[in-house]
Amino acid sequence: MRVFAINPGSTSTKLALLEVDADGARLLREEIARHAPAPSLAADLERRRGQVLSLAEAWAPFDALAARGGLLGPLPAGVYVVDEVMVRACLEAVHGAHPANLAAPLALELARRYGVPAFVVDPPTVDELEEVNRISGAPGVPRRSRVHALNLRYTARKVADELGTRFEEVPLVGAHLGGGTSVVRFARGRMVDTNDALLGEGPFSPNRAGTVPVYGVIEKTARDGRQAARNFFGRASGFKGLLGTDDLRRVEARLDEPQVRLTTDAYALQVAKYMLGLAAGERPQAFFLTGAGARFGYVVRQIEARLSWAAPVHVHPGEFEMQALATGAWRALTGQENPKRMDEVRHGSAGL
Ligand SMILES: Nc1ncnc2c1ncn2[C@@H]1O[C@H](COP(=O)(O)OP(=O)(O)OP(=O)(O)O)[C@@H](O)[C@H]1O
Ligand SMILES: CCCC(=O)O
Repeated sequence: MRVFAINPGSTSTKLALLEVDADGARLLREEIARHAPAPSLAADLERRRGQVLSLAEAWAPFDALAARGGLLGPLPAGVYVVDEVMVRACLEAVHGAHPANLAAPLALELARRYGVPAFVVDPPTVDELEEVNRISGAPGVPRRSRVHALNLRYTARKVADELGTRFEEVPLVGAHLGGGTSVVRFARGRMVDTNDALLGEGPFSPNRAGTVPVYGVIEKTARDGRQAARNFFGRASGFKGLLGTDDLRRVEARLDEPQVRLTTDAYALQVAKYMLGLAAGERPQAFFLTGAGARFGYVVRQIEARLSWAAPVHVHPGEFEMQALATGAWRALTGQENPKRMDEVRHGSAGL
């Protein structure tokens, strides 16, 4: 079966054609286009659409489309049918704007053009938090789950295989080190404790603040307003705010500068502290690290040194989102997973 996968990110659009069967997904073609930030989602959609339509024409035929879901509100993990309800939620940014919101609209357009089904797999707003992990300590401000669910769930399955056990049975704690930093505890195949990698909780990331002292948030918002504070903590903080770059390769090249090393040590320490904190919920059989940032050897060694006394650390650098998308579509098309519809399963409302 051939699957066309669409994965728009903040800095790029990743498109791939994959061959999938029971042994897994293999890339037949892949193209990654880099983009500068666009002024609006609508402008961004127009800009990416041409590339997607022309590659679809070049790569047809395919049996299904698989799209990275955007901010869809809290949902159970799994495969979703792309429909009008989903596309509207994405384009109107009902649960927030993110470039991944463009995936479903593009997939639906192609699905109609080529007469094939379209699916979203494990969107970033998958929320499987246990009730005890929703409580934040501030009334009316529950904790929320917004993480790299697609890559983390796919990698957790791989780690379970490496351990010779089943994903549904093995307690794991994993981190995705990417543009955002996601940390997750898996139990019984579910993400029972996570952070909000987009805004407000967890380790800092290339350009996001992660958890910060509340007094700073109050001051910044009072001084500059809500939108400026959102941009500051969500785009202009982390390595970008502290060192002037959100490219970890550049950070790696400057590690002999004391301030760069100190900031990198703080990042590695924060990731390790959050992972060990999650391990308090249940001792993991293994930790794992994934995402492009897991190619940063110095950071990985620092984290390993802090975790390995508690459990082995598995490292899977890079991201496997295209394979995860294609295998999700394959599961739906072969009847191994019953695809859900977004409006049937919603369980709560996520603010922005
Ligand atoms: N080989 C590498 N060594 C060190 N850092 C790397 C390497 N490759 C990429 N990175 C860094 O990893 C971070 C995430 O890069 P990526 O291109 O995956 O961004 P992204 O797609 O926006 O992230 P994500 O969707 O995973 O949040 C960037 O800071 C990037 O510089
Ligand atoms: C929340 C996962 C996606 C991202 O960090 O951009």
